[in-house]
Amino acid sequence: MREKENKDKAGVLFMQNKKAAIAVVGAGSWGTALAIVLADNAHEVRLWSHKEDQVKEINGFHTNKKYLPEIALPELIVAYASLSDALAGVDTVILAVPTKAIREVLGKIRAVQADSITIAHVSKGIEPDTLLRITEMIKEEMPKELLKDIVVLSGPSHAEEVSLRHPTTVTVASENMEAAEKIQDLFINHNFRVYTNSDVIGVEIGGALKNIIALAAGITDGLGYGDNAKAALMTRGLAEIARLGTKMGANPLTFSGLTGIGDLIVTCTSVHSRNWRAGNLLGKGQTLDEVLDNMGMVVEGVRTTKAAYQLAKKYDVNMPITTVLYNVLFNGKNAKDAVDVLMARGKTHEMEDLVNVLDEKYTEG
Ligand SMILES: NC(=O)C1=CN([C@@H]2O[C@H](COP(=O)(O)OP(=O)(O)OC[C@H]3O[C@@H](n4cnc5c(N)ncnc54)[C@H](OP(=O)(O)O)[C@@H]3O)[C@@H](O)[C@H]2O)C=CC1
Ligand SMILES: O=C(CO)COP(=O)(O)O
Repeated sequence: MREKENKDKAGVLFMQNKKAAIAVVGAGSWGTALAIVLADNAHEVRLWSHKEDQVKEINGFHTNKKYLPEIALPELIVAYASLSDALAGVDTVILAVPTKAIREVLGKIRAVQADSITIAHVSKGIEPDTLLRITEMIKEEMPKELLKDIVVLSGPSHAEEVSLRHPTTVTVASENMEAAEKIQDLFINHNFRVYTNSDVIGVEIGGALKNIIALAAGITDGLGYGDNAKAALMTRGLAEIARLGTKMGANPLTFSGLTGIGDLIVTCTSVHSRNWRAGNLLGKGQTLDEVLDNMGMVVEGVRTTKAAYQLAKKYDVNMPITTVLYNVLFNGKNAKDAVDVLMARGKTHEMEDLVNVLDEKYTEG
């Protein structure tokens, strides 16, 4: 039993955390919602934004209207326009920008950072072409002497609900369990329950690839196909995520956890999901450019579909949903025809492909 655990009045276990200064880099929906959790835990939260107007709004009015319109931000959140000021003396950085911006932002951190830091990233994507997970991108971009540990925080957690303090559960994973526990301690509270896991690959793959399935679920909803189709997509989607993830080295059990099925459920069924909403508009007939132009927030699943399509080829894994979605997004395939393609595939056994992947994994020496 870890020493810091204590029982509060309600008898719920929670952590008597040491209060810390923490930099949250990226002031979109997720960075801001996580800043609220940290401020609720009485940490000093420095929220960095690359937009001066947003910094003025957060510090002057304690709002971030573009991303969390209805929310009053705690005064413990202070916004910074200067990254070096935000990072001065901090030990932990929460990296909360879209996958596409990770390398650029890490370059900026590298340029001003003097001491070694733990980076906890909260993004859900895979880099197309390099096919790297975010942890791997961080390792490439940050010199060893500036990096203590890398942690990933993931799970079923829409910013809109976290910022309202609705009950939410997430998982933190790291190659170093002490680092994962450190991040668990910073975030955990009565509204935000944090689990640990050592399977970084499984957590990152589940979090990234569920966005592909959410886009597809949005499309079938947009086409008016209803619940049977969505349940099929979620179940068979998880099967293809687990096949690929296991081949990449993940623990297959991770896909039955919060960062696998948990996040798949929330993203495929919630009106808050940008990926589901984007798919829904595609299903209703908008073009990808129209959808992305109107969204105003990142839709990670689009780039991740490209990356997963490439990964499926690299690892020789059958990923039919990813493949038809790739053809809809990037090859102009009609969404309804894409569903027909999925339904008209040759007959298969439900579990055989995954069983074969597991056999391969566990008989490998
Ligand atoms: N929203 C959610 O509920 C959740 C999101 N996530 C993940 O978190 C990550 C971030 O998503 P989220 O916060 O929702 O995205 P948003 O689109 O809401 O916000 C992205 C933020 O990053 C900023 N940004 C974009 N590019 C750069 C750049 N090059 N340099 C500096 N800042 C930049 C944006 O600035 P600007 O305003 O100028 O565009 C904005 O503040 C994604 O990977 C997402 O999948 C994970 C769990 C939940
Ligand atoms: O990852 C998320 C919820 O867990 C957010 O999903 P969207 O990016 O689709 O909104």
